[in-house]
Amino acid sequence: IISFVFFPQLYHTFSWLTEHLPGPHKKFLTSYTFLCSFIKKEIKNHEERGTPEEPQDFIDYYLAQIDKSKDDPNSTFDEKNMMSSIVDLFIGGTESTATGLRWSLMTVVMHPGIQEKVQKELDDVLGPNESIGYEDRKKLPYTNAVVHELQRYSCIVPVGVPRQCVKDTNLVGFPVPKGTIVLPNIFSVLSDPDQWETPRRFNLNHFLDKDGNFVKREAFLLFSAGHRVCLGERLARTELFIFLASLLRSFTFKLPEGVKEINRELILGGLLQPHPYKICAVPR
Ligand code: HEM
Repeated sequence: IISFVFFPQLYHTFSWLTEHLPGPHKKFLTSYTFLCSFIKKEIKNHEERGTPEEPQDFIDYYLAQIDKSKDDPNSTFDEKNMMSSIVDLFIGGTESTATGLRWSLMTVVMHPGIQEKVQKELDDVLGPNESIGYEDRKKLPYTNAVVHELQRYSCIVPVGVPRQCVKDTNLVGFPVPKGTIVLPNIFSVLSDPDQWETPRRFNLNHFLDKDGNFVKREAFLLFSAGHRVCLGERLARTELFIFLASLLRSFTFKLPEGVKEINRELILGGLLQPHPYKICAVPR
């Protein structure tokens, strides 16, 4: 997992160096080659069946765009860029949300009272056969606060994607010359004592006011900010809310018999991963 997530960043930023070094990036390169050949096959399938009038997915749209801009010498739409974009979506879009959910379930198990309160809110607000949608978060302030605090507390992307400054600039009084590589320290924002009452403790008051209403927090920069903010932010927020709420509505999560606690130590990589753990999902 680490090789798949961390090394793409390192590889793209310092490719001249990593190519000459032994290490786990070799495993990444094998996975990368596998993923690329899978994507190439998909592109070929799309090309063979032709672009439908109503494009069905990303590859359809991209192929149509390549075709539209084929006479433009400055166009960046080509198969190589399409491949890179699909790889980015695979890497950014799978491990991140899955890791967020793994931390969330672990934390929920360690706080059974919170799990019960979420279940009560879901039972009180939603009808028994009603499926959960993202819009429901507005009627479920407690559940929404739990989903947010779980993400803040686990902070799975502690450092954003490396960016390079395209011109001399000034950032809150600090000169940043053109060419500087900038690594946004998201962890420091999500655990800033000036912003959060108890930065390193799970605390729902970070997202609830005294009347139990959900409070949006400007410092909740889980997905970074600015022009290159996470492209999948909306999708990730929707997935995390719906998956977690649906899971807690259907199951109560518990430690297996005889197990007292779960190892909360981090595995440090591009994403902060939990150690593998076992929990029981008891149908409600
Ligand atoms: C909990 C889930 C996720 C977290 C915490 C997260 C976080 C981030 C962060 C911090 C960045 C760096 C932004 C910057 O450089 O300033 C980023 C970039 C990105 N993310 Fe996510 N992400 C998540 C889920 C997703 C999903 C589901 C997708 C796509 C389906 C996705 C696609 C991307 C892409 C393509 C970029 C690069 C954007 C660019 O370079 O313009 N991410 N993400």
